[in-house]
Amino acid sequence: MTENPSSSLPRPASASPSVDADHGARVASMFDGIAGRYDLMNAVMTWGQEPRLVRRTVERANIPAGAGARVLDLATGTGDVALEILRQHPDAQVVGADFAPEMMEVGKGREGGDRVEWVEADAMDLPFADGEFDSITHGYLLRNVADIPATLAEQFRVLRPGGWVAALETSPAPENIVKPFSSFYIHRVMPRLARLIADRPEAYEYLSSSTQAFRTPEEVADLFADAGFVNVGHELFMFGTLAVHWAMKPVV
Ligand SMILES: C[S@@+](CC[C@H](N)C(=O)[O-])C[C@H]1O[C@@H](n2cnc3c(N)ncnc32)[C@H](O)[C@@H]1O
Repeated sequence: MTENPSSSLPRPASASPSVDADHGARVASMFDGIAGRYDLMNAVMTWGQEPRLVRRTVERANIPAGAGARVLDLATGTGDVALEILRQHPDAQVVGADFAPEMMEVGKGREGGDRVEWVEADAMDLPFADGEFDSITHGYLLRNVADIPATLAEQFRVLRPGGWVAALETSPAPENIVKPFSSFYIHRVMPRLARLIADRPEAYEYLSSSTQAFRTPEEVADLFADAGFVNVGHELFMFGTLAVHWAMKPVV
């Protein structure tokens, strides 16, 4: 789920292709290093809410009914979202793409993993044709990339006109009555849980600082709109600390 390596890995803000590549290599290596524990960490850190969030993300991708819809799940990791797509749309052709091969190895071993086409790829430079996909999903991708506009531009390119993208992301805790509790959980409880469960807890510790630093849902919506998408919207979960975003590529 939820991490942005920016506290341990300075966010390059797309300084140059080589800086982006270095950032990407370190993110991929970090996820490969925690692949075996990732699913447990994810379940704990979302208080068991992950299945509901993933279900909602897939629903918001407006995957066409019937046989043969081609769907791309980016940052697929261990395949949570890709496998949920198959649960909701058993006839879909699902491509799961990620640049951390060890994460996908775990996914391949999960029930249904043999029905996903796993592709090692960088979300900022996709090896797919223009308009190839009917829908795109991603979970916790944007907070990890060096260049969000470049990432969204690639999604716009490989999506067919009229196709939808849906994304699950963390959100800075809103200023409301639950903020002290959510802040306490993020800053105090999560790093301790990480230390207990993960053998590389530093991979999760940056969550506490980065969650506050990541874009607000409104900023993410603006980024989708700037990339050319329309019908942009979002829905908040878990006291506003997680968001499902959606957007459509216009039919011109
Ligand atoms: C937090 S995991 C999310 C996995 C899965 N989507 C989920 O919801 O459980 C983030 C994933 O994004 C992948 N990732 C981050 N930046 C990426 C990029 N530029 N290209 C491809 N994958 C990327 C990481 O390798 C990691 O597997």
